[in-house]
Amino acid sequence: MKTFEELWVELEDKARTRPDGSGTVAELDAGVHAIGKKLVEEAAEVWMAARFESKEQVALEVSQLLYHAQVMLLASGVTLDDVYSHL
Ligand SMILES: N=c1c2ncn([C@@H]3O[C@H](COP(=O)(O)OP(=O)(O)OP(=O)(O)O)[C@@H](O)[C@H]3O)c2ncn1[C@@H]1O[C@H](COP(=O)(O)O)[C@@H](O)[C@H]1O
Repeated sequence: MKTFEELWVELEDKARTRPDGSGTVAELDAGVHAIGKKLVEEAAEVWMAARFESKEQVALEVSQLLYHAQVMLLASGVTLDDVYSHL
């Protein structure tokens, strides 16, 4: 179990250290166009899970949406504080 902020710290570290086998590094290297496609895909999966599937599936799909949103922030040079300033 990890929090949103703990995931952010982990992903920032992956982006900086670029360990072999990291899906995050691969996604960052694919660029914002590819990351955007994943983000939209996960958003649609959240929608379908909420419409037709279980609470557990909604939670899973939202976790993936949040992950890809964090990767997009990293790829865009935007921090969590930048986002929080708008909440
Ligand atoms: N939380 C996530 C996470 N959520 C989603 N994903 C990626 O996004 C993919 C899910 O999207 P897909 O739709 O392609 O997958 P799918 O098999 O179709 O699954 P569904 O969406 O249909 O359920 C996963 O296969 C992962 O590649 C994630 N990849 C990594 N993390 C965490 O990020 C951290 C760093 O990971 P690495 O960079 O890979 O070391 C670790 O703590 C990981 O647990």
